[in-house]
Amino acid sequence: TELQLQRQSSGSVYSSIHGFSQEEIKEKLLAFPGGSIDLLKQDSGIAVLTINNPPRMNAFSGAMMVDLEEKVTQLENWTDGKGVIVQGAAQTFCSGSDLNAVRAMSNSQDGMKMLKCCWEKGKTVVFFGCRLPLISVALVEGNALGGGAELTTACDFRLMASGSVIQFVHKHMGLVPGWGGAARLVTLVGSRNALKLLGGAVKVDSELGVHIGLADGVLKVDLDAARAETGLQQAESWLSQYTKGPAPVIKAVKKVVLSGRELSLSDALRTEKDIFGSVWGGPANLQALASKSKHK
Ligand SMILES: CCCC(=O)SCCNC(=O)CCNC(=O)[C@H](O)C(C)(C)COP(=O)(O)OP(=O)(O)OC[C@H]1O[C@@H](n2cnc3c(N)ncnc32)[C@H](O)[C@@H]1OP(=O)(O)O
Repeated sequence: TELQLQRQSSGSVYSSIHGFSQEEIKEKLLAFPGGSIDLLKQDSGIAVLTINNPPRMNAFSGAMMVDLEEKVTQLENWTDGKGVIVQGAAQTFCSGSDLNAVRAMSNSQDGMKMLKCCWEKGKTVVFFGCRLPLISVALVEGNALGGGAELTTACDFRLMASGSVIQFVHKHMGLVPGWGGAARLVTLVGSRNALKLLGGAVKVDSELGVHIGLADGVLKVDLDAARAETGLQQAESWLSQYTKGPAPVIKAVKKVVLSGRELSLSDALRTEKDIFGSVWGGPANLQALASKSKHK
C-alpha cells in the first residue's frame, strides 16, 4: 500500500490513453529548456530543493519538469533524509508553468494533446511533496502564482515571508488548477475559502494565509541586517522542531500521517500496523526502552 501511495499517479495510464509514451513526453518536455531544479542534501537530514529559473520568475520549463522528477526520485531513495524545504531562487517562489512553452504547444491540435499529457506529467511530479517519506515545507518568498501556488499546496507545510503572495491566478488564464491544487486547497482551507481563493483569484498575503490556515508561519524580517537570519535559515530551524531524532522514526511519522490522510480507513489501519512494525524493536525503540524515560 505504501508503494501504491507513492506511485499512485505514475501517469502511465494517462499517457497510454492519449497514445504517448513516457519517453515521448520526456522528449517533448526537454524541447523546452531553461532553468534547473537544484537539490542540496544536508547532513542534518534536511534537503533544500530550489526552483531555479530567475529570468522567468522561476516558471517551470519542460526541462525543469524532467529535472524535478529526477530529484524527487533521489529524495525518495535518501535513507538519511527527514525533511525537505522547497524554495525559489532569487527571492521569489515560482510563477507557474512557462507560458512560452504552453503557448508553443497549444498552437495545434496535436500540440494541445501533447500539452495535456505534459500537464498530467506535471501533476505526477508536483504531487511529490506530500507523498515523499519526508516532511516537506514550501518556503514562499515573493510570488507563488498558478502552478507555483499549486506547488505550495503539495508540501506538508507553508511558511510565508512578509510581502510574499500565493495566488491561484488560474481563473485569469481561463483555467482551473490541474496539478491537484484545488483538491488540496479544499483540504487545507475548507471548500468555502477554496471557492473564494479560486473564484476571486485572491492574492493571499502572509496575514491572510495564516488566518485561513494556508500558511503555517510567517518569517520574521529583522531590519538589523547583521543579525538577520535568511528565510532559509528560519525555515530550517522551524522544520528542525519536527525532524529531531533518527531518520527511520521521522519517516515513519510522516508515513502514518500520509496513510491516514490519503487512504480509506481500513487501508490506513493496515498500513499503520505495517509502519509500526518497521520501527517496533528498532534501534531507537530499544535504546529508549533501555534508558529510564521520563517525558516531562
Ligand atoms: C495550472 C497552472 C498553469 C499556470 O501556472 S499558468 C501561468 C501562471 N502564471 C502567470 O501567469 C505569471 C505571469 N507573470 C506575472 O504575473 C509577472 O511576470 C510576475 C510573476 C508577477 C512578476 O512580475 P514582474 O516582477 O513585474 O516581472 P516581469 O513581469 O517583468 O517578469 C520577468 C520576466 O519573467 C517572465 N515570466 C514571468 N512569469 C512567467 C511565466 N509563467 N512563464 C514565462 N515567463 C514568465 C516575464 O515574461 C519576464 O520576461 P521578459 O523580461 O519579458 O523576457
